[in-house]
Amino acid sequence: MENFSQWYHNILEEASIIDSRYPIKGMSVWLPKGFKLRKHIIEPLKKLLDKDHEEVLFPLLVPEDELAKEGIHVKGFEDEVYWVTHGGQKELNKKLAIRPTSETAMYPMFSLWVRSHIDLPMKFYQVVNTFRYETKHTRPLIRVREITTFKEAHTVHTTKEGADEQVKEAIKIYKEFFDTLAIPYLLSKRPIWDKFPGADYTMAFDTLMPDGKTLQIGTVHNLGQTFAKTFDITYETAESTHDYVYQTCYGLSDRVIASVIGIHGDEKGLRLPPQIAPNQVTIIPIIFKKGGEEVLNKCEEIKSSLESNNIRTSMDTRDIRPGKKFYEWELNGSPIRIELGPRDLENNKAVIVRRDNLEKVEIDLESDYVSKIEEMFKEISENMKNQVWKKMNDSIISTKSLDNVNELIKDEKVVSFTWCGNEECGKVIEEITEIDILGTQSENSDYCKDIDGSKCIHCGKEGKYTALMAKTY
Ligand SMILES: Nc1ncnc2c1ncn2[C@@H]1O[C@H](COS(=O)(=O)NC(=O)[C@@H](N)CS)[C@@H](O)[C@H]1O
Repeated sequence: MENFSQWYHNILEEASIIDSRYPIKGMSVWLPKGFKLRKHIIEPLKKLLDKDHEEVLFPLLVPEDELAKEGIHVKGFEDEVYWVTHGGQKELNKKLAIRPTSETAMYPMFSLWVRSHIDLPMKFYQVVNTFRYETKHTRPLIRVREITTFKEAHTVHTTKEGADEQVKEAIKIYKEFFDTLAIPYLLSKRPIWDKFPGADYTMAFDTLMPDGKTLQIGTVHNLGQTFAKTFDITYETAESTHDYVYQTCYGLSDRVIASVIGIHGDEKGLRLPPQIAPNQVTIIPIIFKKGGEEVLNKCEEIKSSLESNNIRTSMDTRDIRPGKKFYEWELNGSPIRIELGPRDLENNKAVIVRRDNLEKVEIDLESDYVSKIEEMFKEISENMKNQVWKKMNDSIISTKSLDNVNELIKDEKVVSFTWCGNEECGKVIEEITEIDILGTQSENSDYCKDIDGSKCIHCGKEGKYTALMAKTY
């Protein structure tokens, strides 16, 4: 674990999550185990969105003139867009962009769909692959050129307040989703120079990876009326006048999968929160020559009673020694393993081992062990969440002097400081420290220090915000 990057690459291979040998840089193959994990992570996300969003599916390709319509937006993406220039042998008379994100695919259609205030608010999302020609160091699931699991939501409102309210809604959805994954997060308002191209402002979720670097795992953008004016998305108001709509969009990607693997994993392999574990219970029969039949029957019985309670269960009946089965169970990270041998059978007991803390407990097979296991899932989830939140909170150190920043960053800390919020000042802080400002904390954030009377860490002017800075992916 001392070299996180090496550990991370090893676990993706050892646990058969993805195969990065695909012959295009920044693109990998989802292997069966990884694909199942991805499926069980996407599921709760879609459930949250389906409460009041409609799922859609837009084309992959965007006409060049649509992509270019929003000046700031296209400026932000012009170095990252892949282009389609031919259809077969024929050169296309109009280049087609492969979507880096779908604003310019969706908003010309929104302009056709939005007619009256009665149509609003509209809330759509899609889970698609998007493509970005990343020139920085690519890293599987973290910085890829094909973002295979790009969830993008796009909403349309009649008023600024509607869009502001939706930003709060999206933040709530993301918090609930990250809690399901038991990953810790910091929420910051990105500095103005780091917001989404074309957005009024960007709220960003960052998590802390074991190497002390933060990873942006989700962003919520308030787009104001910029794209509405560019793509002429107007609606007839109740007073029969016409006005431009207000919009938001919010996205997350494969990075949330990288976070579950990276933050919860240990030197034995994956450690998965029960709610998203493809395999929640692994039954390992301890078979000797004598009594093998009864043990297997009992294990089958346990398996079917768990499965009839919607607990995803597997049984390892391979004819290999138990130690190898335990090793594989640890590597695959399923939250609970149940061992059952002839002696356990005689006492009508089984041994349960938790993957999160490797604790062993005996259960009485006469008892209601299904409820006990469901109870354990909650304990495991709470334990994993508390562990990683404590680790992150202990890593956030405040300082009043820029001289301490590099020391703290070397010590894998996130630095909290008072900032005046002025752009030039902020950019000088990033230049001096060569560390990114993640952004400012809202007043009600747990990380917001009482700043009345304190001074900006760099320019000495009146401190307006608590800001965070960290080494980032
Ligand atoms: N190259 C990449 N590899 C993996 N994830 C990425 C990559 N680029 C961006 N992301 C993730 O995708 C999220 C959304 O991307 S974004 O540019 O911030 N926002 C959008 O594209 C908006 N259209 C919201 S959907 C980011 O917060 C980040 O977590």
